[in-house]
Amino acid sequence: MPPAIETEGLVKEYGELRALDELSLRVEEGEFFGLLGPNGAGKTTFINILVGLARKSGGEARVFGHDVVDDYQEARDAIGLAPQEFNVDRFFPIVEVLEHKAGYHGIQPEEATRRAEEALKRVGIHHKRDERFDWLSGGMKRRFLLARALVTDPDLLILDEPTAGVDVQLRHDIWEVIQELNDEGTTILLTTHYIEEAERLCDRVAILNEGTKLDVSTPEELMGRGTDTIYVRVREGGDAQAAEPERVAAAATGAGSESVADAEGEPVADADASAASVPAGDRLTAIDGVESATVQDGRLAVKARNGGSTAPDVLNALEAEGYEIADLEISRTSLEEIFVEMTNRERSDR
Ligand SMILES: Nc1ncnc2c1ncn2[C@@H]1O[C@H](COP(=O)(O)OP(=O)(O)OP(=O)(O)O)[C@@H](O)[C@H]1O
Repeated sequence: MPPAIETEGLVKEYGELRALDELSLRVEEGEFFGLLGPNGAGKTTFINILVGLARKSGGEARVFGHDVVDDYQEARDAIGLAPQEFNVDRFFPIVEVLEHKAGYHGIQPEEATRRAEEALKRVGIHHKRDERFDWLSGGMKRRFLLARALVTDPDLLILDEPTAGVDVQLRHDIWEVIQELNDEGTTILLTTHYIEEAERLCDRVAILNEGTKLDVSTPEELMGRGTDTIYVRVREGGDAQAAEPERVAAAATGAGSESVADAEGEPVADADASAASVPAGDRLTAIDGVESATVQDGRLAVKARNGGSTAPDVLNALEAEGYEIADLEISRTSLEEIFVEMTNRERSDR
């Protein structure tokens, strides 16, 4: 079986602008693949070429072995697309919009009706089958776009930011539906700006920037590149009250809050105050993966790669020095931060 998507040296130019610059990418059948990158990286352009909405300027693109230009219909019939924009026929009840879509892809009327009903059920808006698209709420519109992508029972489902601007409940519902489809064997290409989405769903992700591929990795590898911050509020052992900022500082240094304020945000190793100004500072910075430990707004802030797996070591180090943990919060690195780090590195490598 050929790969679900295979591009070689794919180029798209809009006048002077190179939206895709020799992009080579391979997505295997059955994969859940993420396409990540900052605004304008070329993600939508890439999708548009696969589905025939944009014409490539150079290179090759195939879907399950079908050339997207020479074998357009075969390639297109294999794909279900839920686009970012709402480009839906507004004059018919949504069930009919789905029937038309199936018919356009060569599915017979009876089967088209069955699939339309099933797709609406799958995304949870079957009760709205006789309403028009414009009458649906924003969340239902997103659900409908997914139903429309599913009505042809595609082998490759392409989702362009399917959860942009939707509430938490709907995001989880959409995740559940697409995860199920992938479990049933549908290959999925997803673009997203949400790191939890990539992390939760994708087997592999490609990072695009300015039309070129910076990297392909697992979401875990990707997350390992950014720096998380573990915030801990501690109290001294046996003390029932949560420590005030001053008390956290005073407990460790014998100094007032000002010296801590001076060191705020500075890595321990560089700060005048030294590791001693931070609760269990020396122990914390000795932990594998910890980059710095400071006091910020009365909380201990530990910067670490893979905050989730480092946090237990941080808590152990604090407890070993007699601190009790009042609360813990892990602020994950964002995709934006990872993009910035990767693109900066790319520039300095040039
Ligand atoms: N029809 C067009 N005409 C001219 N330029 C275009 C056209 N479509 C896209 N571009 C440009 O191509 C580049 C890539 O755009 P594209 O929409 O593919 O990015 P994207 O990664 O999908 O971004 P976003 O995350 O914002 O959706 C951008 O610089 C964009 O302005």
